Amino acid sequence: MKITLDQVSKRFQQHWIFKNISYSFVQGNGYALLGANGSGKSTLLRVIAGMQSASKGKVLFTDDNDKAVTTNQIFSKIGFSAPGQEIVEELTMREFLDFHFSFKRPLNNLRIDDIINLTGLQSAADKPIGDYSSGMKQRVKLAQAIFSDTPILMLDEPCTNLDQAGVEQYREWIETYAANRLILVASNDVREYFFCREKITLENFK
Ligand SMILES: Nc1ncnc2c1ncn2[C@@H]1O[C@H](COP(=O)(O)OP(=O)(O)OP(=O)(O)O)[C@@H](O)[C@H]1O
Repeated sequence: MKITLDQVSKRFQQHWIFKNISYSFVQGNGYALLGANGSGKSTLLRVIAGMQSASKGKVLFTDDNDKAVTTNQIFSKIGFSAPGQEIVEELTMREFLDFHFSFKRPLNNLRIDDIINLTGLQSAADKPIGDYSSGMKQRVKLAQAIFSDTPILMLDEPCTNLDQAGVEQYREWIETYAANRLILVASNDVREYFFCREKITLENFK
């Protein structure tokens, strides 16, 4: 998989957030989207994922044979996690993961129980997510993204609300499960993008 940005720009009302980003993201590489608060990292991630439209320019997904991936197929190619992402709080983690993995195949044929064990939240697995702490919710958000069998992984501030053990777990998950994927991380924290060889600074596109 490859993602190509051609002059991608975004504005809200009259205010341009970023302008004319042209870039190619290729599978097997990690890319950090860096910049100050409000510089547009999360917005860029959402525009690339197709959750918001670009005001100008194009985002193109192509497969390994250089064929364009259609808009309908893109959802199944992306694992996505963001602090503001909605998760259904009335569901237990087990129900939420069952639901999520009815749309996306689990990585390495992991079973729901395996994924629950990986989060370390076994004792809370049958409690409603609404009762979880913010760090526990963040582990669930990361798990549904990282353990989806998708060539692309988009992580917005992946260590938000995580304690030291959670940050260490994130590092292990990336080292074990992220090889060969195309990873975009929107971040201001090197613990989140330690593995990214490429860095894109949003301030360069104002
Ligand atoms: N839906 C929206 N309507 C209007 N303005 C918006 C909207 N979403 C974001 N913005 C504005 O766009 C700018 C970029 O926001 P964004 O959340 O992408 O920044 P960020 O770099 O991810 O910030 P942070 O580091 O604080 O997470 C901000 O000025 C924000 O107020």
